Amino acid sequence: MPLVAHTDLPTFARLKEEGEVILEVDRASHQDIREMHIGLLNIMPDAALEATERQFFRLVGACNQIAQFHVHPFTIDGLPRGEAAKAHIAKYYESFEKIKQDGLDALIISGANVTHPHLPEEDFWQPLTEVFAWAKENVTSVLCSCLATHALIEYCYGIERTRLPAKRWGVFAHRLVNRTHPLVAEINTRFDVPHSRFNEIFQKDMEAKGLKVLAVSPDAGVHLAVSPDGFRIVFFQGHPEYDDISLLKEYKREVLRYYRAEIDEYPPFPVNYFTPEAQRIFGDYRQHVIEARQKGGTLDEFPENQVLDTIDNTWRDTARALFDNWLGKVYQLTNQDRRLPFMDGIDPENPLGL
Ligand SMILES: CC(C)(COP(=O)(O)OP(=O)(O)OC[C@H]1O[C@@H](n2cnc3c(N)ncnc32)[C@H](O)[C@@H]1OP(=O)(O)O)[C@@H](O)C(=O)NCCC(=O)NCCSC(=O)CCC(=O)O
Ligand SMILES: N[C@@H](CCO)C(=O)O
Repeated sequence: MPLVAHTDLPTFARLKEEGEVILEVDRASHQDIREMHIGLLNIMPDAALEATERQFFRLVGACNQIAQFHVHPFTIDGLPRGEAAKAHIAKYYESFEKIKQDGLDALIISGANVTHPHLPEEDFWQPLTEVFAWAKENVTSVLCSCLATHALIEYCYGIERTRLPAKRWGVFAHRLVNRTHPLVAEINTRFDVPHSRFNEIFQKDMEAKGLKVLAVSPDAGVHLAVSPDGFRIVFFQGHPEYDDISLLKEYKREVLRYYRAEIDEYPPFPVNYFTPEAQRIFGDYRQHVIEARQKGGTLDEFPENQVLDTIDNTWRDTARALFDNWLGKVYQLTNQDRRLPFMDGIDPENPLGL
């Protein structure tokens, strides 16, 4: 929530020069105070569906304790769904029709699991592009996670993602390459983000299309970028929403796939994630899994409970601060009528006036 310059204290002017949001008394007294409406387009697979809800709800809820947030989950056709997930969606999710009718101030689009080499071949591509097309015109800002970032960049700018030689998997250090953009105001200049992907869109390709890159890892590439207008689309290539245990669950899935002979290579550890103690436990378990696979023996339970207390979360504070900046800016720009993206006087081509 912004400071109000209710006196002539020089600190207000100094902070404003540094990029802090400072409302003049007149603007503050005319600001419309209402709840915010944020859509969550959840396209994660069934096993991660509710965990993904919790992750994004938590980030939104934790970022600011004063504003009130209504989060509206919805999904699209074209994703394989089992009966339980279908029932959950039917009972608790809204339809895209209703979302369009009521309007949103902001939209989050989750990552997804894909099966085809090119995204437009996915069954969910067409419905996803319908959401993109609507949101681009009607929502103040759209925040995309991982696969959604790749899909929207391909859809809007024609850049196809590149398959990486090995999966980018782990917790990676990033630095801000732009320290003045309001989205990264007051956040750490060096911070961690988990990544989990086989594909990448590279910094030079983004910049060639006018996207503004804000945070990059030397080992994992771009994490954060925004559309050429500076704000209307926010691209995450990593997963700052991930729980402490999300990479652990993915590691477990891969280990069990190895045991069932669905993959040939024993999965590597996610980078920078397991402590030496956890690596020792999973190193021992690896021996056991390899033997059990060779001899057809039964498998001891995956020792996840032994490592839970050793996993550190080194990314959440920064993720929360960034969400706070994002939603704060959305609130300052959005129209009183939530079906309209901007207040009068805001330039859609440069909403932040950068
Ligand atoms: C790895 C699994 C399969 C694990 O799920 P399982 O049901 O097998 O887990 P489990 O060990 O049986 O444990 C179940 C408990 O863990 C919780 N749980 C499950 N997955 C979780 C997660 N990712 N994070 C946090 N909690 C999680 C469940 O809610 C449940 O909790 P309760 O019992 O308390 O309810 C799932 O998380 C998953 O599908 N993750 C991958 C998602 C994915 O595909 N991401 C792609 C994004 S990457 C991208 O966008 C594209 C990248 C690219 O294409 O390059
Ligand atoms: N953008 C509006 C709030 C949403 O109605 C304002 O700052 O007054």
